[in-house]
Amino acid sequence: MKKIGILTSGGDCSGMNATIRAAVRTALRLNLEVVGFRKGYAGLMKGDCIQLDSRAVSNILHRGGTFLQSARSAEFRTTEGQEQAVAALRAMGVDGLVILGGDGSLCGALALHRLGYPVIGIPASIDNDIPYTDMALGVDTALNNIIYAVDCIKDTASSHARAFVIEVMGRNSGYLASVAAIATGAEYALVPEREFDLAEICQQLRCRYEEGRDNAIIILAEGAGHAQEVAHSIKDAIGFETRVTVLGHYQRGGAPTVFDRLLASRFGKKAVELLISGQQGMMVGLSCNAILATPLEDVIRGEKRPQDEVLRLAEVLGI
Ligand SMILES: Nc1ncnc2c1ncn2[C@@H]1O[C@H](COP(=O)(O)OP(=O)(O)OP(=O)(O)O)[C@@H](O)[C@H]1O
Ligand SMILES: O=P(O)(O)OC[C@H]1O[C@](O)(CO)[C@@H](O)[C@@H]1O
Ligand SMILES: [Mg+2]
Repeated sequence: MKKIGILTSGGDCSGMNATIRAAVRTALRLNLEVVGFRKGYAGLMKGDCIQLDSRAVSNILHRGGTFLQSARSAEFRTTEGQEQAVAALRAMGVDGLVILGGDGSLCGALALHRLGYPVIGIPASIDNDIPYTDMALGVDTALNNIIYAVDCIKDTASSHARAFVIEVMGRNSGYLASVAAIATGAEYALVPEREFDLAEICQQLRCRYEEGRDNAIIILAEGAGHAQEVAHSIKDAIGFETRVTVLGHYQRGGAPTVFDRLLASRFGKKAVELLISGQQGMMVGLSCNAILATPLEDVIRGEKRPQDEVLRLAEVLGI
């Protein structure tokens, strides 16, 4: 293997730049040439790439987002799109590819592997919905962003005796909402993995109001409903004045935490080592603090462990 490529796909997350840097540095040490494809699979299909030398990846480790940019590409979901991508890679003499992204992007990586092209996937998505890794890249930074915002909101909520419904991202996963609720001492985490009864929640909030408590924080996972609708259905029953905050894309950006910087560095190094050792069609993952490799076939077939332990912890803590 002489020349490898790297790309970032799906929703961006903090730590992608640090991963690119680690992968490039590892590859350069092994005397490999590296190119970076712009805008995920969209750029890959067009062969839109830049040379990545040591200079190209300097001063990016601490930056959120991805300097290669990311995209979602409907065209790449088709066999024609995937074959076009492999043809572009072969024409450019790129011998293998490191792909950073979420569950969807890893399906794309598996598609390339099935076409006989060498790939290694890196789980990178704030949703933390990818099996065979305890944490995906970017999750820790997103959680830190969320808890900073929730702490701020709690200050103003307390000053006005208000209830806040705070909507967080996560697509179909309630991981961000559950962990954020535990870490901020919120009253409720409403998540898709657990049924909830709004009438019962209203009753409990009413009691809380009558006890003279000065705030209530409800963290809603986007996969469990819309904050405006939840607020609308509780506002007249709970005593507290009700407000809504949708944290949105704020959650995805910002300087990566030390956890994500280290994870990025470990993932980037391991991905390149796997690629050159001929272990293709694998995803790197974090398991009990070790970096392991799992076949993409298993990752895509697998289901993310239901977050039982986190949900039980929330329950025991009265969330
Ligand atoms: N089943 C699939 N087969 C081939 N390619 C896919 C498949 N699913 C997704 N992709 C490709 O990966 C891209 C990104 O996927 P998706 O939008 O699901 O985001 P993701 O990688 O899961 O990241 P995140 O969920 O963090 O935003 C898609 O736009 C598409 O190009
Ligand atoms: O950036 P977009 O395309 O609006 O996508 C938002 C989605 O991406 C994620 O941030 C990451 O998958 C989800 O949590 C969210 O539903
Ligand atoms: Mg996804």
